[in-house]
Amino acid sequence: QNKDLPHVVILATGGTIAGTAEGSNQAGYTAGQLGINTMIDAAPGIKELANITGEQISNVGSQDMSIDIWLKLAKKANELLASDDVDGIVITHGTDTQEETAYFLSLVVDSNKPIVTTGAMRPATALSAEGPLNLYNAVAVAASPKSKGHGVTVVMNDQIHAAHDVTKFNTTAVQSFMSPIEGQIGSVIYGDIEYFRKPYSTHTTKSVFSVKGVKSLPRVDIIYAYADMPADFVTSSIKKGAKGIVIAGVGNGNMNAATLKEVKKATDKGIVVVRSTRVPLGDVLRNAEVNDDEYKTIVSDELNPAKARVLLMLTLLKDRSLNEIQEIFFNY
Ligand SMILES: NC(=O)C[C@H](N)C(=O)O
Repeated sequence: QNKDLPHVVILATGGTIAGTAEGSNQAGYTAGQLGINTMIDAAPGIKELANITGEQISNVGSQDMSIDIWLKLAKKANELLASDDVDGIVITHGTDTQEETAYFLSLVVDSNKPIVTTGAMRPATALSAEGPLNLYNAVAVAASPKSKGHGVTVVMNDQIHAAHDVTKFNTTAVQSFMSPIEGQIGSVIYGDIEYFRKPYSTHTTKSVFSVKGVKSLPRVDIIYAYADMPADFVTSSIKKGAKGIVIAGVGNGNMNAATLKEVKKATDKGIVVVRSTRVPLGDVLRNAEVNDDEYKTIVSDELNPAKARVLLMLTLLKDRSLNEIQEIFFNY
């Protein structure tokens, strides 16, 4: 331990960054195999960036990430960052749902200290595995006073992204994470950090959300729209207990007339329905092709369906008017 260095805690959750395969040149592997200490040891020089403490929160492929683990992470992050002894946090994570976890934490962690998620597209045993450098860069970002006030960031492949903006765009490529609308907020090259801007959306210390004492979140389902979709998804979702529904709509958050009719019945009963889109880029606009005032629907603005679900689950923890909910979707 070096007294002059910042203290960074790494919370490990699994993912390909902790994944292993039998050989170094094969596509198949198992995520979430290595423990945090093995990952730290695989990144030469990392201990010169910060005093590092590692803690294993889970060891899962992020396809198995759960609300329980999110709540555990949020509690842990809030506790650690409230202490003067901790300067920043890194969360190692699978890439499949990394953007959801990062966005969730950006809404419920109340601190201006850096919270950084990272992962890898190639398992630890692969030829040219990029996990160790991603972890090195993530620790550098979490240890830097420059990162204060940037909320939760995603550090992958030399880039720093805001949790709200970033999406996984490629199933296998190392350059998979992009913020296509707002752009990356900075870069980190072998630990050398440059910020281009602050995140635009509301996060961390400005967020109204808290999961203090919360044990579960209301069920929100995502319904994927397509040509000639059956109209009964909305009804069956509500029957199974959904309190909110996100439509991954076609185009500008659209769905066929039959589905829209079911949506109207749902919103009349007080179920909150958010129109998002399956299209990767662009905002969903209020009252464009769907009359949101009449259907009592909310538009997701630029949030993709998975992140719109995260925001809606948190929004539904309290009674809020439709106008308030819409304002939240415009600002978060
Ligand atoms: N590259 C990865 O991390 C993918 C893996 N399925 C995960 O999300 O855990």
